[in-house]
Amino acid sequence: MPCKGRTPHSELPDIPNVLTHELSEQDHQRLKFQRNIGVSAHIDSGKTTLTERILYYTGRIKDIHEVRGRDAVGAKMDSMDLEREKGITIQSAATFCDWEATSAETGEKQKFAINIIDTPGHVDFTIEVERALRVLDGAILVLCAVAGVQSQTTTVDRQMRRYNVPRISFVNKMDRPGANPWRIVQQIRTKLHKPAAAVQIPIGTEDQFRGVVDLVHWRAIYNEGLKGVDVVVKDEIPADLIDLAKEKRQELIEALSDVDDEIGDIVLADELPSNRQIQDAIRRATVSCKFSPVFIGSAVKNTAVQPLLDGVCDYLPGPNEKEVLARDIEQPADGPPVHLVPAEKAPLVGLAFKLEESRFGQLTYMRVYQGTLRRSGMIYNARTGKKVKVPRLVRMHSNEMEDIDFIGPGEICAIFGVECSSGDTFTDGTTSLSMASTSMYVPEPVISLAIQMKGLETPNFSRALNRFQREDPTFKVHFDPVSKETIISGMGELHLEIYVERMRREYNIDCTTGKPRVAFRETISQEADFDYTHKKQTGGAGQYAKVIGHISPLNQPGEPDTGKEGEFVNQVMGGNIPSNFIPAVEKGFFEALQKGTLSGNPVTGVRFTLSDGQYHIVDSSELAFRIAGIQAFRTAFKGARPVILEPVMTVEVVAPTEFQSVVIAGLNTRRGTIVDSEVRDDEFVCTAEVALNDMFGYSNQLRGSTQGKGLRQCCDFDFELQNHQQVLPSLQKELEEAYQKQLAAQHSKK
Ligand SMILES: Nc1nc2c(ncn2[C@@H]2O[C@H](COP(=O)(O)OP(=O)(O)OP(=O)(O)O)[C@@H](O)[C@H]2O)c(=O)[nH]1
Repeated sequence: MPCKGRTPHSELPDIPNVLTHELSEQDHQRLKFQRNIGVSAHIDSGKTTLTERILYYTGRIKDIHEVRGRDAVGAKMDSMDLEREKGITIQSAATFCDWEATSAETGEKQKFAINIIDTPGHVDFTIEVERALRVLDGAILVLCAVAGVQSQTTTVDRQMRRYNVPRISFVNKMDRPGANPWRIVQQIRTKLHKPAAAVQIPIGTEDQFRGVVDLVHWRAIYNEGLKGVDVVVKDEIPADLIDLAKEKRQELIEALSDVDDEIGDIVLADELPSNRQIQDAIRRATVSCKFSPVFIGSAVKNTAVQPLLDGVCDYLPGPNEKEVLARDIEQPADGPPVHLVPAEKAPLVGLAFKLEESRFGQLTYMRVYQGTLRRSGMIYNARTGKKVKVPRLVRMHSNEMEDIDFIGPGEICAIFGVECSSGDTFTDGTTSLSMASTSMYVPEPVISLAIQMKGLETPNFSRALNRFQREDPTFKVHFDPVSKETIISGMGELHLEIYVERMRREYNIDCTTGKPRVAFRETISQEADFDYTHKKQTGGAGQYAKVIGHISPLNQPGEPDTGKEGEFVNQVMGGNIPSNFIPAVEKGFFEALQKGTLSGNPVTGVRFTLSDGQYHIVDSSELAFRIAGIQAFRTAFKGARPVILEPVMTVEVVAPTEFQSVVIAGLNTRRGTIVDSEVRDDEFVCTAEVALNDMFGYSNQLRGSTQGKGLRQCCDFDFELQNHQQVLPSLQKELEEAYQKQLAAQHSKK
């Protein structure tokens, strides 16, 4: 039996308490029965449908409404009109509920408090997933029992790894023809590289699916009654499933023995672990992110959702089991991190992770990591040092709110009327801790378009754009002085389309938009020196600044672009440039990055090393050094073999097998590189890498080449950003010429 990679029991997350506060017995009791979880997955896997069932079974909502259901009410968590109309989740929504988990051994019930965040699946709204996962302790990764691991599942998997979020997997849509949980378990292992094993097997298939066999506690669980409310547990397993259940329980034990010492030792001794030992091992391995137990069910058919909820309580960690780090801002930046302790009596530390504009002012979602947040209490913003009063404190239930007086550590809440930015840390002023260093990953926009208000511009136009920018860090607005246009940029056409539509609905502003354009970037491919003197003598005080150094690529040759804007390194010795002028050079460098000289697009991936320079006692100023920084960069840029980069997407097309050759031919004409293809039953899945610039109009082409059948019924495709790659020389030439023409036109107008 392989022993590699096991988690010894003793190595499970051990949270050193470097603060003077310790968890009290009361804290332990509260945290043991609390869960903060996210529901994440590829688009259309059934996250919202599943959350609707969870809310219904926990008594949080009185009835079930379907996404795109006939009653036209829509699911609770899709509260925006646009979400209900389009049947997609756009914003993540938070809610909470209580679940009485039943102990499989004693039958005793224990109440758990669960905070849930339902996140969008569409790649255009990926920032919502990013923010949610950052503050959650665990997650349910939903997969479709037919489609399995899809492109966005891989993205969510990466996001979960980035924030060390333990997850249980839920293979949904077991009622669908062609549902195959074993293929999905295998895909979790091979495509997501996550050790996993099923903890259940299905009872009945497709439309006969009516329950599951619990492999851990060796029992059968059925859903009966209206909307599956009655959970019927039987010790007897259907006779025709006993062999399969034995095989899959053995598979579970073997998978656990690879990641858990205790089970590994039992297996090595040729013994069989008890149900309790298996359950404990699943918990240890899941909490330490070494394993994912796989549950199965059908949200829409109300089957096996309650056992999944028991699984959330049994296997996902409480707030005290996940390591959360902060930094003491009064200590040097490279000082040791501080472990936060979710003790009620510890100094308050909370993180503002999401902002929303509401009728009552800014609504700030906050995760309280330690201490207690109180209504009317004073809180300090660790970034700005500002002290504010909490005028209103609420718990969110989708778009509804419940006023509360205080909230303890490990909880999620929202506060009103407190101006701040996303990612700000709040304390009670008795501690200098900040969570800013654990900042969130924000992907760069890949698409942009010009936007103009129909008729005369009103203040609402910029008000709306400002608000969207504050709420969503992946949505950016800038004014292009060359074309004199307002440009909005984002993660995809749908992302921008939604904002244009929201301007119309929420601000009564009709806009015309230009053609979507790819957000190209520029970078350099070799090092180049600079020795630049900015000198101006026009009567009165002159301007003098000399800077010497070099620029170099941030990414190694052949490495994909990391999207990091730039890095400034100061190596000036002996005061050749006084230290108060250095930030001005840095400012100039970052300003120059905003607009490359090849095509006018932003420059990324450049390190600017300032090694020497000169100043003049009278004529040097911050302005002179800023201009020198800009010009030094621009001159060196020309000699550093600059290139234009374009976003390359991973495209996944699902289509009936009869269209395999036309789909592949279509991708080839768009210069796509096929990286994977798989045939399952009567459909095939093809994964390719294609430049985003070559993807415009693809949905129409796909629809056309598949004989006019609707995309949804027939073929489907999805794409997400893979990386940025150098454009073909012909395209680079075209973009450079277009930019020169634009500059010349602007010049002649002057
Ligand atoms: N057959 C079947 N369909 C389901 C099941 N669960 C959800 N669906 C359907 O799948 C579609 C998508 O469901 P949603 O709950 O909106 O999926 P989602 O993952 O929240 O979607 P986004 O948030 O837009 O990514 C809807 O038409 C659901 O009715 C299921 O268990 N079986």
